[in-house]
Amino acid sequence: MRKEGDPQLGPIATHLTRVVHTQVTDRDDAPRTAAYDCAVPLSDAPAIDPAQAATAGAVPASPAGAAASADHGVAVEVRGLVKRYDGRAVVDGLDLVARQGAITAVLGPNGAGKTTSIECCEGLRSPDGGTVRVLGRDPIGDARFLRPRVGVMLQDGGLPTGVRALELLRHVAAMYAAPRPVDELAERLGLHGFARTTVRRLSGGQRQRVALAAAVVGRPDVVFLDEPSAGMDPQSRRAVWDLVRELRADGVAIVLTTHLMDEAADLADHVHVVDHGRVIASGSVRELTDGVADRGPHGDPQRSEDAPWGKGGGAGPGTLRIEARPGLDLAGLRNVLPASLSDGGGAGAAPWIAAEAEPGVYTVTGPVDPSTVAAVTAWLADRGVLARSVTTGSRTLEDVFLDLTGRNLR
Ligand SMILES: Nc1ncnc2c1ncn2[C@@H]1O[C@H](COP(=O)(O)OP(=O)(O)OP(=O)(O)O)[C@@H](O)[C@H]1O
Repeated sequence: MRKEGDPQLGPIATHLTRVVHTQVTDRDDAPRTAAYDCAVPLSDAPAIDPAQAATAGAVPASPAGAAASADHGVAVEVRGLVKRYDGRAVVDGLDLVARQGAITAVLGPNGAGKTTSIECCEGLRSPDGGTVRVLGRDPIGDARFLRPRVGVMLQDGGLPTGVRALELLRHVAAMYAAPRPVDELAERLGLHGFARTTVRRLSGGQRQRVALAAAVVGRPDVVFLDEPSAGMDPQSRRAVWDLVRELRADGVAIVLTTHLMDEAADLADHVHVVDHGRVIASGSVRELTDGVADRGPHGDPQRSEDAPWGKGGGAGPGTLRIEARPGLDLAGLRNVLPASLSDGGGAGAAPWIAAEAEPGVYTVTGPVDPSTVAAVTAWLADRGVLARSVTTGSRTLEDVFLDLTGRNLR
């Protein structure tokens, strides 16, 4: 057995062959990281060699290759995806679309089914129902076509641990016909400071940066990033965001999961909110915060009213936040809120959502204007309640996320 760092890259090549191989191997029954630490003889696993990749027309000579275009064509299309474990559907009819030249964020509470869905798109898991298409192809059946065109950054990094950081990146780059310049990429992501450190000795954030570099070094047309900036310091996060934006400008389709609402709000062109294995809301950040996003076929009917303030010419959407004693009965509040908008408001109930977000903190979401504030303070006064504060503001993506998915821990 050659030693780590051997110029012939024996163990490294062995590991990396496995990395590539793993991207097209369904290993539902294996722990997610274990496969990467298995030494697999080179001859046992198909690697992408430059000649093979070039023959397949796989690796574009310029950014945003043949399959990518800036015309926002559909790059990833998931319809009715179902994935079961022990008879339980952890993904339960999920629909998702991601376009070229756009950043698509998949948000959801822990265990919502985001990673499982993304791994079905990566060809790592086989669906039990529905269809998944990446660049129009089946991730498992057309793995050979997709492998050079799709970059994957797994949630746990998924890197071989005995390899030096920069050697690993160089070796991954060598698998592609026209990789990005390794030193330039390493510089951008600050890898040089730990270039000769083995992956197992890297900090979590450093590993994430190496994993991201490995996912994009081959100039993919589609990139899946599972929590790309988890554990990163603010400087690294900025560098990652800049790189992701640059990929988008090059026409790459980027699908990322994140728990960081500011990351999604800053980066995403389109957001899918997933809960219990289904998409419960989709739209741009603006559409979601304005309350006019699609709620999907499985959206909570209580929350699925088409909030008309984003469409009519009335007041803008907003949130009124009240701090007062806990346990106020909000049932009557809606009756005192302005019932109609300047455009008539449509027939039926006004589009207000009032909730006690946490004990003693209430949010009233809708077309907030001065008359709303007056109505709410009058309602409080009628009940002899002295509010500690009444403030107005816009809804954030986090507000929307919590409204949609609730506040209970998963
Ligand atoms: N191999 C497996 N066997 C059994 N259950 C699994 C397996 N993989 C995932 N699950 C379960 O499927 C559900 C969805 O998991 P998944 O990792 O997709 O969630 P997630 O939305 O990515 O969560 P997080 O935000 O915590 O990463 C969870 O309940 C998880 O325990």
